[in-house]
Amino acid sequence: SAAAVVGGGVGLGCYVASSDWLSASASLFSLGGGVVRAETAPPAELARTDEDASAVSRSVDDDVGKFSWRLLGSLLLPDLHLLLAAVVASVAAALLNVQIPVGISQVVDSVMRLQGADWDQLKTVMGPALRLLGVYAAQSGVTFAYISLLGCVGENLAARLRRRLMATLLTQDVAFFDRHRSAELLSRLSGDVQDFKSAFKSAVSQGLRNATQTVGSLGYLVAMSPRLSAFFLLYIPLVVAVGLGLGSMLRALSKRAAAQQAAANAVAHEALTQMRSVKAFGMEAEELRLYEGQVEEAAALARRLALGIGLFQALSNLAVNGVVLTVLCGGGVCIGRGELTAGELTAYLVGVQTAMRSAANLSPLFGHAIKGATAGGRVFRLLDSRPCIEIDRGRPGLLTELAAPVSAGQDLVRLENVRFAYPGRPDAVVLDGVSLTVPSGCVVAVCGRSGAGKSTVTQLLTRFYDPTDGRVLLAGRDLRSYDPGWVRDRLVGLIPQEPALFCATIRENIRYGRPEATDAEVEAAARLAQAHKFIKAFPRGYDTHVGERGLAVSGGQKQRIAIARALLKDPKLLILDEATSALDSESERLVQAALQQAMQGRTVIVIAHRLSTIESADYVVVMGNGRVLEASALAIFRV
Ligand SMILES: Nc1ncnc2c1ncn2[C@@H]1O[C@H](COP(=O)(O)OP(=O)(O)OP(=O)(O)O)[C@@H](O)[C@H]1O
Repeated sequence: SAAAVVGGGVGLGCYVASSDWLSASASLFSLGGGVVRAETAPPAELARTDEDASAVSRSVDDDVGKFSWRLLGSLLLPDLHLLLAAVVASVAAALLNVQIPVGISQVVDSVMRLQGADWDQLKTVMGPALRLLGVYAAQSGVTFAYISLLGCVGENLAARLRRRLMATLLTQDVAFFDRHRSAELLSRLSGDVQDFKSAFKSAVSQGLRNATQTVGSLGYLVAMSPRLSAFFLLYIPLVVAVGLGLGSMLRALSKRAAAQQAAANAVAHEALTQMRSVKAFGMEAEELRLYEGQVEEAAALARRLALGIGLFQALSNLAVNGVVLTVLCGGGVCIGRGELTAGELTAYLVGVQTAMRSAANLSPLFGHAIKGATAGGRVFRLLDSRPCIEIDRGRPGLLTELAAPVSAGQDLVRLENVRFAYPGRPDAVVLDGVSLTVPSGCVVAVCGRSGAGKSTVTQLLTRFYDPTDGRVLLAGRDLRSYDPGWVRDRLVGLIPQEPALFCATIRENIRYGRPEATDAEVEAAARLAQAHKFIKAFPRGYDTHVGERGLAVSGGQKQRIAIARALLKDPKLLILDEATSALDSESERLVQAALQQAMQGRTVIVIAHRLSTIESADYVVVMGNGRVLEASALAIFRV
């Protein structure tokens, strides 16, 4: 009869265990090994080379170090009540899970006691079965509660983090964007916030739940059969040791595969974003060859990883089946001695499974948490960035109008012995003692060889950067005493050589920078910029979409939209970089006409590339090697 009892127990045990045992098996092994899975997401930066990829992994420790609990607390504060409710529900789900083996044991034992199928007999099973059903139902309820609550908390956390990060990025100075590539910043905003959110969610839900379940189940197992538990607990360290060795090998391989995939992505990213250049130079085949090489390397690593994961899984299954066999043999002996009932053995098996699965689930969570903390650290590091030139609108003491009225012919802007090196290249002096004056109402043409520092002068005037030495004066006062926001909004209108349009309508693009402008004002600016006619010729007129980066309009049209945009602000100082890019002669004539019109009656600094512009200017400044040539007192001379 003991054999029959064991047989019954085994039958039920196998039913309970069959599917979950296998899913738990890999996890049991990973108890020692930590995270073992193919990392499909590339590292945060798009690494073009192996060196880039290893630099990415080198920065991981720094980034984890930047993780701030205080900042996390402040981000979670508005949802604290939801978070607490989720924590309570998660712990409740775990504790209910620990109750399940008890319920199963009672059901099995009452089934084993059945002598017939009459109603009175069945009633003895109904009680334990309904109690177990109640536990299942309650567990489902709290599981629903904690998963949905944590989902909301996680999404709110990500949205708050993204908002804060975007606000921080938008307030950084231009030097910041010299240091950080846009792909990197986008990766912070999307991938890193996503990783951080999911790590947070799994740490709270899975971490809390599995830790509670592990401790609860082990306690239950030891209480049920200390002898069987000692047997089972001795077996675990062996499994952990093997898992540890294999797991760390696979982790290293997984890291290398991810870095290689990132390198392949970087090649694709560059080719796809520079498609015009690729096509213009006929480099399609070369780019494909480069990409194929990188992809093949990544695939080779991924194949090795797949083999390793297969081996890992197979050994895990073996280890888990070993546990089942051990518990069954030991349990059979206990049943034979009358120390356990069949129901208790079944419950014990379920308890072992719960303990193993829960403990094993904790293991990948460490890796997940480290990944999340690293991603969070990278985001938090950016949140700490402080711009050197702060747009601090309304700060008392900052001027928001000219320090003194400047009449025509008087100095509006003056550079006094300005020296400058870009923060990203502090050793390369770009401006080396530049002095020049821009009288109000005059057109000053700045010319000189490429790289002479002409655009750099305009960048100082918009306060994208501050001089390293010397001063920029506006109406006799240092430009630093003016509100930088006012300088860019109201004082300076900038028309760059290659203007960027936003993916919006022409009207929205012209209005950019002065959103309150009326349609009539937008049209007036477009007329001044010689743009009204071609805009009206489009079927949707001002509501025509210019496409991504303005690709749906021609180079010359883009230039004139940009001129209209600058004129709409009616700036006191117009800075324009003459377009030398590929405009056909008709477009060039139209843009030139628009610029001549725009310059009428304004103070203008024009970076001149054409003789006609220089001829029509009031003053000409010739620059070379970061200096105003012909230096001395004749830095500016009448043509
Ligand atoms: N953001 C930057 N960071 C570091 N160096 C820069 C940066 N921008 C420009 N430079 C360097 O500063 C020098 C002057 O550049 P600038 O653009 O002012 O020259 P330019 O006279 O306007 O040339 P071009 O006529 O070709 O536009 C160049 O050597 C350039 O490489």
